[in-house]
Amino acid sequence: MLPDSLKSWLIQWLEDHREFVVAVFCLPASLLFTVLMRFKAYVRWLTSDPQRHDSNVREIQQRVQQWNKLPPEDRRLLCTSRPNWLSLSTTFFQKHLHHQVPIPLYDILELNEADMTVRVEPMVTIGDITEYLIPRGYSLAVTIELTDATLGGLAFGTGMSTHSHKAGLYHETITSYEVVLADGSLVKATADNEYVDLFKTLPWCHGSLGFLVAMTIKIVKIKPYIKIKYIPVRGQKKYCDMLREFSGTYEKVPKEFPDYIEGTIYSKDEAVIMVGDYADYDPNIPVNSCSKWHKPWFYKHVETFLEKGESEELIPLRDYLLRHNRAIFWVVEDMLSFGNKTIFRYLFGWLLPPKPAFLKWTTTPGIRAYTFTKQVFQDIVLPIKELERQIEIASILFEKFPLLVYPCKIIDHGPSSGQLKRPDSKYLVPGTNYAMYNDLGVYGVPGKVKDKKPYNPVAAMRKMEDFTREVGGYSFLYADIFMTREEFEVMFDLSLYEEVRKKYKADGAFPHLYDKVKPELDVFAIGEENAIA
Ligand SMILES: Cc1cc2nc3c(=O)[nH]c(=O)nc-3n(C[C@H](O)[C@H](O)[C@H](O)COP(=O)(O)OP(=O)(O)OC[C@H]3O[C@@H](n4cnc5c(N)ncnc54)[C@H](O)[C@@H]3O)c2cc1C
Ligand SMILES: NC(=O)C1=CN([C@@H]2O[C@H](COP(=O)(O)OP(=O)(O)OC[C@H]3O[C@@H](n4cnc5c(N)ncnc54)[C@H](OP(=O)(O)O)[C@@H]3O)[C@@H](O)[C@H]2O)C=CC1
Ligand SMILES: CC(C)=CCC[C@@H](C)[C@H]1CC[C@H]2C3=C(CC[C@]12C)[C@@]1(C)CC[C@H](O)C[C@@H]1CC3
Repeated sequence: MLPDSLKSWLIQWLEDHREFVVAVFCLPASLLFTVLMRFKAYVRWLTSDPQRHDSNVREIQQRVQQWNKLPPEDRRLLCTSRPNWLSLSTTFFQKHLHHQVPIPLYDILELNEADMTVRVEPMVTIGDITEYLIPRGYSLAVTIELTDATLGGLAFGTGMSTHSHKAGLYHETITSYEVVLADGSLVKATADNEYVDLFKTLPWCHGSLGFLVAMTIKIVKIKPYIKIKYIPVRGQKKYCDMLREFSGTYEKVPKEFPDYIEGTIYSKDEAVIMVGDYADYDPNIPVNSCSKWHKPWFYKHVETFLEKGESEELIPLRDYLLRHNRAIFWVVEDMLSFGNKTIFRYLFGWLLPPKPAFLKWTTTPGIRAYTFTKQVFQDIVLPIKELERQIEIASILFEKFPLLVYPCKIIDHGPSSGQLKRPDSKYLVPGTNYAMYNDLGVYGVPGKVKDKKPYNPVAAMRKMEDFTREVGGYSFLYADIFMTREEFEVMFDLSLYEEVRKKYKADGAFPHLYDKVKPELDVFAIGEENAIA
């Protein structure tokens, strides 16, 4: 055992030399972990047994039934036993204070080509499903860019991609959820069966209503390439208008509108808009396998079109879908300053990305406080008609570019239809039941922190959240939130959710949504300590 003084010196040293930890530990450990996971997946495939799903689910049911038999004082609230460091959230939910149930469900259960759906277990990852579907000529309608995200985590959190202006949020593509409830019963919730209330409230529930054991998701037919057009635009109004036009903000999305849309904003006045369509090989257009280890990070490649001018490329579909994986959008830039250097890419690029899991695993309290107070990781869903205001406010508060913009359709499912509030009628696309929103992604170290100027993270984030509530938007809940419970209940509609928690006895069995997603840190205490502005 190390003496305390040596231990704290070591922790301080590791915190001060984070780049060393990332390069020397996180990268090789990520590779080793990937190899191990592949090996495990291979063994699972070799020993695959159609009965396994049912027996694993029965085991989960039994564990919940046994929990019900415990004396009330021993019944700690339920959560999955997936270690928090494996989860793609910036918060550290305190699992050790809960009763953890293993969910060893990693299989793709059935591809139904007639219904254009795939039935999967919740721990299947984006990496697994793209590897399985693409060679068969399909893809999920909404494929998130990070290979490590799980299909279950995305269903109970949320997901969005550059196809979301057509498909909506990820949960809009789920047709059924199979869930083990607080009493240990197994139910299947669909949009038109007796469990429709559950069906509406499971998205964005973060595991606060039951354990997900399988789900059915819509798939789409694909072609081998995405023909992508990079359009550099100067002038804020111009690029905002263009994003609105292409996404169908003013009229119902016609079929000929692009299948994929993305905007990367490099400064208040400069953006590159990317529009993409499924395509076959065309010898006249250059092919860019942008996800190969030695290729420049995608957002850096995109930035070059500000100088080069409008251009077209063919990107193989899987490379396109996972284009932001290697640099985790632009998150890795702040961690490995040399990560995009040509020599590093050619020699060690295959080690990227560092798995968010290992970044979390090596997070000491000092690093967590640092991440919380001197960095920003936020995705916020806001009406695209307010795009200029979004950019204005985010750039004043965070001085952090690039900003990510993904247009996304938010469907009005009527009153009390789940945690997402109905879009305001002024944002609805005429003649439809949906409004065009967009994800605004802000990632990295705010400009003021870089310039060592006063920066109050809590004040900044709370201003962003005020604006989000004012326009009827929603914060992604994988990220740290800075809201009180009352403010949270203004941003989200919990009316049906609270009824469902009572009806299915989740109250007293699973933590409440707010408790599940609020930061484990005392937001306001940490904020005050760092409040220099
Ligand atoms: C090597 C490296 C690894 C990183 N890993 C992570 C990560 O795993 N998770 C994450 O959220 N962000 C991570 N970051 C992002 C990091 O927090 C900021 O990008 C950046 O270092 C702060 O920028 P600065 O130039 O303003 O501060 P600097 O002047 O670089 O740092 C100011 C002080 O903070 C210390 N410091 C710097 N980064 C950290 C850190 N991450 N934790 C504790 N102390 C730190 C420095 O040693 C220095 O004493 C990492 C950054 C670097 C450089
Ligand atoms: N482009 C995008 O849209 C992206 C979105 N994300 C975000 O990342 C998260 C997904 O990351 P991932 O690591 O896969 O998921 P997580 O492990 O973070 O799970 C997310 C939530 O879902 C719950 N959950 C997951 N599986 C089950 C299950 N089988 N039964 C009950 N509850 C479950 C978890 O509860 P518990 O704590 O009990 O495990 C947790 O609260 C989402 O929040 C998503 O919004 C991330 C990347 C990209
Ligand atoms: C494009 C959309 C809609 C979402 C992208 C979300 C990602 C940028 C985040 C999802 C999970 C986040 C985590 C981190 C950075 C931002 C995400 C990848 C960290 C790697 C930041 C550093 C911390 O130490 C660990 C975090 C894990 C989760």
